[in-house]
Amino acid sequence: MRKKPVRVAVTGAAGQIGYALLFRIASGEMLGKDQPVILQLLEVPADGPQKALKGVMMELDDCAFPLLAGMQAHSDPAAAFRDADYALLVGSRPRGPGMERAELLAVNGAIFIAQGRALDAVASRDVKVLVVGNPANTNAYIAMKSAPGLPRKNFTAMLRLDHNRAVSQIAAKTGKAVADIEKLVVWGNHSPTMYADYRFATVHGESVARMIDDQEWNANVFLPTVGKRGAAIIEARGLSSAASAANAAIDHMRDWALGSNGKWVTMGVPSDGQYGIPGDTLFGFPVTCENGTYKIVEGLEIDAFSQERIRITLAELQGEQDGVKHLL
Ligand SMILES: NC(=O)C1=CN([C@@H]2O[C@H](COP(=O)(O)OP(=O)(O)OC[C@H]3O[C@@H](n4cnc5c(N)ncnc54)[C@H](O)[C@@H]3O)[C@@H](O)[C@H]2O)C=CC1
Ligand SMILES: O=C([O-])CC(=O)C(=O)O
Repeated sequence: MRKKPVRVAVTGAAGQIGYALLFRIASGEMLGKDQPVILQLLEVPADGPQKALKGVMMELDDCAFPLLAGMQAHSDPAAAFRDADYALLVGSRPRGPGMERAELLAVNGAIFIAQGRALDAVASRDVKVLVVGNPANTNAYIAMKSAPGLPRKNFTAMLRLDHNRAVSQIAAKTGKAVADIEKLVVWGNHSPTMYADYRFATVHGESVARMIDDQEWNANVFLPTVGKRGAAIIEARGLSSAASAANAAIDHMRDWALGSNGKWVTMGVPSDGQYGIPGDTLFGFPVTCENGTYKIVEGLEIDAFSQERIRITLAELQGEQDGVKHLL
């Protein structure tokens, strides 16, 4: 029997990530090849983006996706998020020339307060929210704090692109297949301070750290390469990562919804105090997913080098959260 369609809201739907994301959601790559979807698309209430969104919807029509059970264009979050089972918050204000970080946080604060409130008011009580728009962790924190009627665990931020970047770098370094690399994690903030950690990683049970055995490469090549990959893409393409970001969003939601089959993946999720991260901080943690829920992998040993890296990325996140406290 055909499954009942689920409602997937996507913001920033006419942007570059939206263009790389919507077709894959509609083709079943995110929620399964047997799961019909209704796309509820949000763009800013301005002629240009709304017109571009109509064009994207024309193309979605032209794909005749069997799983696409409906599609709506919206300019109001309270309409776009109605009964949403999944919400991918991609749209946000990018940093302009000369814009201070505090200013960026304030502009995005207003967007994510409004969207958090709208989710609280109209979305499914089980809505799974993924924030992609930067600064992703803090935007997710703001949305979570603005939706007191929804469980905190429903709000997540995207660190999967960082995770996938780290996996790919490790595969290249070790000459092993990407698919065989397990137990990697990226701790902290989606920013250059993130801490990509392969101390626990294995390939067919063999330790990756032992295979590489090069702390100099870890500290001076691997970490800066993963941390500054976003900037390197902008430098090369003249635009920020879009297809790889959309791919990471699909990976994040698919694993959350359908399970990670025991594999560790990285998600930005609200802390419950694990690893000394203060409660509610939206932090990149290793998780496993099963039956539509994620669980933080606990009890990992944190050595002195890792503790210092985690301290740095946590301090940055706490600075961002302090910067938006007055808005909440
Ligand atoms: N977490 C991550 O790993 C990554 C995050 N990003 C971030 O994702 C965001 C989107 O990137 P792109 O698609 O390349 O940007 P883009 O500028 O091409 O598209 C963003 C779209 O969002 C729309 N938008 C802005 N405010 C909105 C609002 N309040 N409601 C609905 N729509 C709104 C804009 O009109 C625009 O069409 C950026 O903040 C970017 O920095 C990008 C790559 C990776
Ligand atoms: O760096 C940027 O602006 C886009 C981004 O988040 C990434 O590619 O990781």
